[in-house]
Amino acid sequence: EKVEITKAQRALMKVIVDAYNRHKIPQDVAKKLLQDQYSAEENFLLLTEMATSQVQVLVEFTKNIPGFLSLNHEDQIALLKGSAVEAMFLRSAQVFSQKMPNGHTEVLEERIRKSGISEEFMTPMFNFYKSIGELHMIEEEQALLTAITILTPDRPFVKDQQAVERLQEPMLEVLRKLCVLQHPQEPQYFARLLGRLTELRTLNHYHAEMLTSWRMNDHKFTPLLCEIWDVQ
Ligand SMILES: CC(C)c1onc(-c2c(Cl)cccc2Cl)c1COc1ccc2cc(-c3cccc(C(=O)O)c3)sc2c1
Repeated sequence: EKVEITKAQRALMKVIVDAYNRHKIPQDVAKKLLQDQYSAEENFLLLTEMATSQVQVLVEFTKNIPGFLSLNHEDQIALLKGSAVEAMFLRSAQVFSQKMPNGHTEVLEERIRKSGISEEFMTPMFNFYKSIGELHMIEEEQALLTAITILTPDRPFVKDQQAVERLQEPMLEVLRKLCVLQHPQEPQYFARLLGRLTELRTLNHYHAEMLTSWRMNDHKFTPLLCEIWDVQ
């Protein structure tokens, strides 16, 4: 059937993409990845700084999602806490797949591989990065997928799931149409994108174990990360 994005849907997409492009890790923070200390401790500290900055960026992006600030306040917090790790996997995955111009990709992989994360988590993590890279998402798809991840109704402790569904559904519909228009030769593309969201949920479990093993080795996180990940 003739798929067409309505004016309202184009306006919604523009709000999300503009917010996504406006809120990014400051270049001076991202550039720190390129400095030349590569000890496990230094890598952990740098990744902690990146994650902390990324959470701040994520909160600002989320506040720009139409309707988010009208949700119940506890539910706003539950959605941010429940989606932070997944949104950060999406963001760091885009760094890998965009082959960041200033060599961030190589150094980011190097630092993640040498930051005290045990081998068993490396495989699923880098498989995810590869599977995102293979999608060659345009920025509209990346921005919508991040908003859809944040607006996942069945996060722990969300009380009014219907209110979150009412915000997520229009995003899913715009993304579905965008995929049909952007990838006419691949009718399954939208389904593949949603499959990544399922893969993201499995990474939540691995990440919880990564946090535990870091904490057992007395690694410290920033107050913001402690709050969003309920640690310490
Ligand atoms: C606390 C810390 C040790 C940690 O614990 N788990 C994870 C994690 C790891 Cl390993 C992998 C996936 C998810 C998480 Cl959450 C992390 C590090 O998380 C991050 C989070 C976001 C970003 C964005 C980056 C980035 C680089 C260049 C450019 C840009 C850019 O947006 O331009 C972004 S790096 C980076 C590192």
